[in-house]
Amino acid sequence: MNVPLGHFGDSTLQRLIPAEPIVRLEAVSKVYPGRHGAPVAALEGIDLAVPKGSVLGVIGRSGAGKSTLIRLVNGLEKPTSGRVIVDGAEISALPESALRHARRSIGMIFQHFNLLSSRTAAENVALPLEVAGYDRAAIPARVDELLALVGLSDKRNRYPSELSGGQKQRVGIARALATNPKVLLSDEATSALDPETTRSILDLLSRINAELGLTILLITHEMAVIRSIAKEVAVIDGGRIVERGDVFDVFTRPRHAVTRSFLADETGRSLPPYVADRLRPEATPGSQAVVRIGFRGPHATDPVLARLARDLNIETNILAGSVDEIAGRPCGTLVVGVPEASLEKTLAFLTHYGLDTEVLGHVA
Ligand SMILES: Nc1ncnc2c1ncn2[C@@H]1O[C@H](COP(=O)(O)OP(=O)(O)OP(=O)(O)O)[C@@H](O)[C@H]1O
Repeated sequence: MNVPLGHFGDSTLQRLIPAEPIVRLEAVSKVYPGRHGAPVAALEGIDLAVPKGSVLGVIGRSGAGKSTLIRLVNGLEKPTSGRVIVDGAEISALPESALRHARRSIGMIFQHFNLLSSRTAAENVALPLEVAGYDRAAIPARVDELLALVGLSDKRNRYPSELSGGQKQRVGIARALATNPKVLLSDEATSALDPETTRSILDLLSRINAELGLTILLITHEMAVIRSIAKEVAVIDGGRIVERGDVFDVFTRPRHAVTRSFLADETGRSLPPYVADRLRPEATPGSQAVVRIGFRGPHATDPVLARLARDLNIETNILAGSVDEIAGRPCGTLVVGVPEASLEKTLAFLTHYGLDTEVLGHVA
């Protein structure tokens, strides 16, 4: 049934219609011929949809297949099987000439910036416009606009060697945006930067996403990057997507071991050595159960342990913990020691309050 658009307010429409994916990978596999032996299956059966206007982070260890994934999206590699579609064009099936045209809707930024050292900041930004055959007379104004957007108007005549890492990446971002792409691909764009510069680049990318509605697909090996910018995350391991979801959900309820290991230092999930070294799988006389409590959502800041003591007279030892905010929502982790005899009651009580619990083991 065709419903006239005027029937709904804009916000109702936005809620009813999920954002259409601007990047789609359908059953994509990539096998590289092995140079000295067996072929390497870099990606296997990847299905991934990146909704228009979203920021999707793909995280994986070295060799997981992240770069291959991004090279498939910009058509630098062809899949062995499956389809890659960007902004309606089947990138994986286009001949080189059509691909060059399609790439104008895909911007890319790199870990090592990939600027031309013989060109100034402004000339680097102008390059894709020259290649795309832009009206030469219109290029300087467009370059000025882009340099202003990334906060580098005063550096337009500097060469890359005269710029800091963060400034070089800003030039890289301005260059990537020159042809008004629909999608920005970021390949470890902050991995070579210090934490403060990383934050400023991620802030800039967030602003570009919000103000220009640009879809961002970024690959990284750092959860800190995902949590500061992405709304959704896909975890890739051994060429497969092993977990995918909303950043808050994946951070607070990771399901896959690889995701947990990425999060270990990020959300207070790792145990301090004085607990980890004493942890045993079985209870022993006089031991305490070690329980991880995950606080999220409406009960994240409730004084639950105080209530446990008051209502059930069960006292717990706090062994480790942290309170945090992920994707603007409060969450926390506490690791507590619970008397073995009170374990069942404690778990039932915490579950009643909507908290996640996990018995990690026992310490004497
Ligand atoms: N051109 C190639 N020829 C053969 N094998 C390749 C090629 N490119 C990548 N590979 C292999 O494919 C697998 C995935 O590599 P890829 O570079 O996509 O991983 P990655 O997650 O980006 O790793 P890193 O973070 O170290 O860059 C690896 O086993 C790698 O050795």
